[in-house]
Amino acid sequence: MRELTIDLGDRSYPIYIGEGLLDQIASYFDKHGLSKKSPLFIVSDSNVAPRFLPKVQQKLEEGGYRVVTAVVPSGESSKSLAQFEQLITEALQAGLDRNSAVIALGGGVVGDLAGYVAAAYMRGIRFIQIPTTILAHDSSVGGKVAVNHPLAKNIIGAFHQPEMVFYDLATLQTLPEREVKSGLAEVVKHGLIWDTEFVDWIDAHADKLLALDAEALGYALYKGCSVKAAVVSQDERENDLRAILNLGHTIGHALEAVANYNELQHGEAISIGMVGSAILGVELGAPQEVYEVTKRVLQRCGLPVRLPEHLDTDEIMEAMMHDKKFKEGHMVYIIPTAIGKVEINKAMSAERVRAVVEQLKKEG
Ligand SMILES: NC(=O)c1ccc[n+]([C@@H]2O[C@H](COP(=O)([O-])OP(=O)(O)OC[C@H]3O[C@@H](n4cnc5c(N)ncnc54)[C@H](O)[C@@H]3O)[C@@H](O)[C@H]2O)c1
Ligand SMILES: O=C(O)C(=O)C[C@@H](O)[C@H](O)[C@H](O)COP(=O)(O)O
Ligand SMILES: [Zn+2]
Repeated sequence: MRELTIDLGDRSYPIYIGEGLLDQIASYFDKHGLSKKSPLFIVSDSNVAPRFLPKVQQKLEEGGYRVVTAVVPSGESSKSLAQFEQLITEALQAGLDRNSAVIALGGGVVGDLAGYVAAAYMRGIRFIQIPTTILAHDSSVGGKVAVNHPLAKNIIGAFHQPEMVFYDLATLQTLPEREVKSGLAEVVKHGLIWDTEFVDWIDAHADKLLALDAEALGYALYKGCSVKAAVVSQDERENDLRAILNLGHTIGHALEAVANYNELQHGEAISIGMVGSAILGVELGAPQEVYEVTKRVLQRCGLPVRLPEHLDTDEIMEAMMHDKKFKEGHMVYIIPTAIGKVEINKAMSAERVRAVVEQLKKEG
């Protein structure tokens, strides 16, 4: 078992990463002082619930906890205000009180949605993350919780830190291949922004990661979470440094929105976005290898690098204007300057970005 801490003063919390952790979930909840009198509200989705919810519920009930559950349809469309309201209704009907906790059992969709319910219900109750996707090594850590608006991704949300991230690697063995690849995009991102050796390691171990080799996966997720922990511990509310975790996201989020949140998985969209950032980086003076290595590692992980041609460039540019980093009329981009290093560029011209969007439609 590996353990990491997100260092946020009195809101610090651990990330536990290990095989078979779900068997011991009740003892971890005991250690964290969860209430046995107030109901725990486990939120999961329609793919994850049949696989893991009965076990989690049984282990917690055997440990003396009161459990109520809610299952949302799988997929990004569940990150909506309508689904948020439905969960608040279910929480009220189940009698959740201020000593209750919301438990997210699933990938980033469930984590972001359930987290926003935890942030808003009675102005904020306890929250625990049980990630079940590779991608969720990113989404379960750091406290960004949100739902989408048709015009913009993650635009209705809050910062609400979990009290614990409980990552049982055994759950990853049932992930569909497309989700394995999508999740690796955020692993690659953590290397590209912070750690050149980690990028080399991913390059050399992509096959093992794609094959869900337990040792390789455990190491990659630990490293990815370590980068995220280091960044979030320094800048919890994205006043500055934390923006680097958005590498590839300005373009990526716009693609997700323009594709109606149903064509591209988050990791696929940001993979294309990271290639776009690498092109911008090279144009601004970074070595050519920034583009070559970025593209090669993403392709080794089975990720797309070409922007689907039918997505309209004007709509993509319009969607980018809703990015949370767009302030006082300026586009802000996270731009690689070398492998493992990025800078926050506050003077990016929209024309340059438009040209890169067009270029991404021809990548291959
Ligand atoms: N809050 C953050 O900091 C943060 C960071 C990164 C991404 N995100 C968000 O996370 C979301 C993407 O997360 P995701 O890729 O985990 O998507 P997801 O939650 O939709 O999961 C992907 C798919 O895998 C299924 N699934 C999940 N676990 C499974 C398992 N163990 N076995 C079989 N199937 C399983 C799900 O039902 C879903 O169909 C996006 O909404 C993105 O914006 C948030
Ligand atoms: O934690 C962060 O900070 C990130 O930017 C992580 C991203 O991978 C993630 O997709 C996040 O949800 C994006 O946040 P947003 O503020 O750009 O919506
Ligand atoms: Zn992301």
